[in-house]
Amino acid sequence: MQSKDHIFAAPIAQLGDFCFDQKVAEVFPDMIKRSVPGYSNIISAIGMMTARFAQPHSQLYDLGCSLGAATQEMRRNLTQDGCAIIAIDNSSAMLERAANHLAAFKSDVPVTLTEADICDIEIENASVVVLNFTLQFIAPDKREALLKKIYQGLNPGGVLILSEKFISADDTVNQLLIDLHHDFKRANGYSELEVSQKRTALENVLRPDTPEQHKERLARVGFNHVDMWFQCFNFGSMVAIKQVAIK
Ligand SMILES: C[S@@+](CC[C@H](N)C(=O)[O-])C[C@H]1O[C@@H](n2cnc3c(N)ncnc32)[C@H](O)[C@@H]1O
Ligand SMILES: O=C(O)C(=O)C[C@]1(C(=O)O)C=C[C@@H](O)C=C1
Repeated sequence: MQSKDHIFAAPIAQLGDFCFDQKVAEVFPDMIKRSVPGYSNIISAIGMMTARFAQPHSQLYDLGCSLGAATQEMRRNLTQDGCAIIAIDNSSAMLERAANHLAAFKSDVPVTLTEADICDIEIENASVVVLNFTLQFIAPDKREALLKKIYQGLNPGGVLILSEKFISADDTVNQLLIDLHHDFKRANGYSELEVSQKRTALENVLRPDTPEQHKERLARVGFNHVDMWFQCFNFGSMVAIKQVAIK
């Protein structure tokens, strides 16, 4: 049975910053499904892109893997020989649960779960890299170096799938997308108090960029094929492909 997210349901006197602790890990599948429009479509598409982009004898990375939802979908869609998945998160509570979650499925694809800061790890021989709602939690001044490292670690023909919460450069549209997202959360059973307390708790830790900032940064680190493949309100997912070497 999946636990329901009531974390922000009662008034919290001293609202601290949102973090991925035991309490959040326990309710995470319910929280993310009810909070992120399009989440399950994005997970399915990560599987579909894995089927297309995974290269034999390469590594696939799930950076900020939480409970391993994207890892499992990648694993399920892998048909290429000799691949391994490296799933990384810096929350021990998430990783403990990810191990249990992934153990429930049968698969021959090796998965390594590692507790680390994704800014400190090495990326090499990669064909698919997933940042599914993780970059937004990385300090803004560290984002470009992380993306550069991903670009350099990808093999030619490799792909980065980058899903994020966005802000819009147009103030009116920005407010509309935020309002629509809050409508989405209310429609999924969150109260006014839950929406507003979570918003405050996320303020200092989830710092969204505009789609334009993402595209420019991805181009700066070297990606030559970049675009948004999905967007619903202020949430979306981009694809960035490292050009295939000309033979
Ligand atoms: C919104 S969740 C990601 C959801 C997940 N990718 C999925 O598809 O279900 C963000 C995750 O990033 C992790 N995280 C945040 N900063 C990190 C960092 N510097 N290094 C590793 N993991 C990080 C958090 O612990 C959290 O589990
Ligand atoms: O609930 C929100 O407002 C969110 O921004 C959703 C969001 C995210 O985008 O990562 C924030 C934290 C939780 O990890 C799950 C989802």
